[in-house]
Amino acid sequence: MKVTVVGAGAVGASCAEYIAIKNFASEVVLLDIKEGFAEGKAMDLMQTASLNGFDTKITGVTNDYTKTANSDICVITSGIPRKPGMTREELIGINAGIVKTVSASLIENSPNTIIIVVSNPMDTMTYLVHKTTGLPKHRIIGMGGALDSARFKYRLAEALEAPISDVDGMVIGGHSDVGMVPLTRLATRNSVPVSKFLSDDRLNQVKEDTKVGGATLTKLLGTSAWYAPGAAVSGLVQAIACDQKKMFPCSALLQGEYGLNDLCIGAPVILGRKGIEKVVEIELTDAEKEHLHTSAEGVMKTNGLLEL
Ligand SMILES: NC(=O)C1=CN([C@@H]2O[C@H](COP(=O)(O)OP(=O)(O)OC[C@H]3O[C@@H](n4cnc5c(N)ncnc54)[C@H](O)[C@@H]3O)[C@@H](O)[C@H]2O)C=CC1
Ligand SMILES: O=C([O-])CC(=O)C(=O)O
Repeated sequence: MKVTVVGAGAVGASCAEYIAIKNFASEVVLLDIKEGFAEGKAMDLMQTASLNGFDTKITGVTNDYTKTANSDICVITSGIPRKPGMTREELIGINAGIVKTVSASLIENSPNTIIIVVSNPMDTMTYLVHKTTGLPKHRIIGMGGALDSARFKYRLAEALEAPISDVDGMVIGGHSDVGMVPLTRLATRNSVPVSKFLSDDRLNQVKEDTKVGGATLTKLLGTSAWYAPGAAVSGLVQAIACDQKKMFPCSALLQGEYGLNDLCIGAPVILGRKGIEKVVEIELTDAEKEHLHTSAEGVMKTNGLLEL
C-alpha cells in the first residue's frame, strides 16, 4: 500500500506520522514544493521508527511526482492555512490553483489512485477536483466531517463529564464555521441519547463550540490545527487501505442524496478499498434538513467563485 501526501507542512507531516504509527502502509511519500522540506520531514519521521515501532518507509521529495507513481491513495494538504480572523473560504484564491495543478500531477503518475482532499475551503476544493480531473466520484473524498465529529465528541464528553470513549456523535454538512450540522439528536453516551443528560441550552453550546472548533484553535495557535486533522485523515486512509467498510462523514459528490445535487458536502459514507462505497442516507428532521440545505447554499456560493 503506497500513500502519497502532498504538502509536508503541519497537517501533511502529522498525517504521515499517524499513518506510519498505525503501521498499515508499506510506503508514504511526502511531497512539497519547498526545496528539501519534505526530505527533512521524512528523515525526522523515519528517525522515530525505532522509537515508535513502525516499519512504514517514509520518503520525502521536492516536487518530483515521478516518485509518487502508482500510489494507491493520495492526500492533498498543499496550500495556505488561515490566520486568526479569517474564514476558510478566504483561502480559495490561492488554494484553488494549487489543488488543481497538484491533483493533475498526481493522476498523471497514479491514474488509479483515490484522492483525499484536505486543503481549504475543503468542500469546494473537493468539487474542483471532481470538475477538473474526471475521476469517478467514488475516488474523490473530502476530509472534514471526521475531524468535526471528533471535535463534537470532545465537546460532548466535556459537557457530560464523561470519557470520550463513552460518547458517539456525527457532524454532517459543510466544513465551515457556519455550515457544520452537528447531529445532537443522534449523539449518545453509551447508546443513551445525550439529551437525557444535557439541557437544550448546554447542547446548543456544544453545537456552537463544535462549529467554530477550527476557528477557536486558529485563534490560539496563530495558524490552523494539525494533530486532529492529521489523525482524521489517517483514519480515512486506513479505512480505505484496510477495506474496513467504516462509516465516516466525508465530503462526497451528491447527486440527489439528501435532495442535493452537483456539490460536495459532508454526508455519512462507507469507506472501503474502492473509496466511497456508499453514501448513507439517514432520516433527518425538518430542522436538520433545513440546516443542511442552508449549509449547501453556502458551499455552492463558494463553488461559484471557481473558474471552471
Ligand atoms: N479539511 C480539514 O479539515 C483541514 C484543512 N486544513 C487545510 O490544510 C491546508 C494545509 O494546512 P497546514 O498544513 O497547516 O499548512 P502549512 O503551511 O503548514 O503546509 C502547507 C504546505 O503546502 C506546501 N505547498 C504549497 N504549495 C504547494 C504545491 N503547489 N505543491 C506542493 N506543496 C505545496 C507548502 O510548502 C507547505 O509546506 C490548509 O489549506 C488548511 O486550511 C487544515 C486543517 C484541517
Ligand atoms: O480551521 C481551519 O482553517 C482548518 C480546518 O479546517 C480545521 O481545523 O477544521
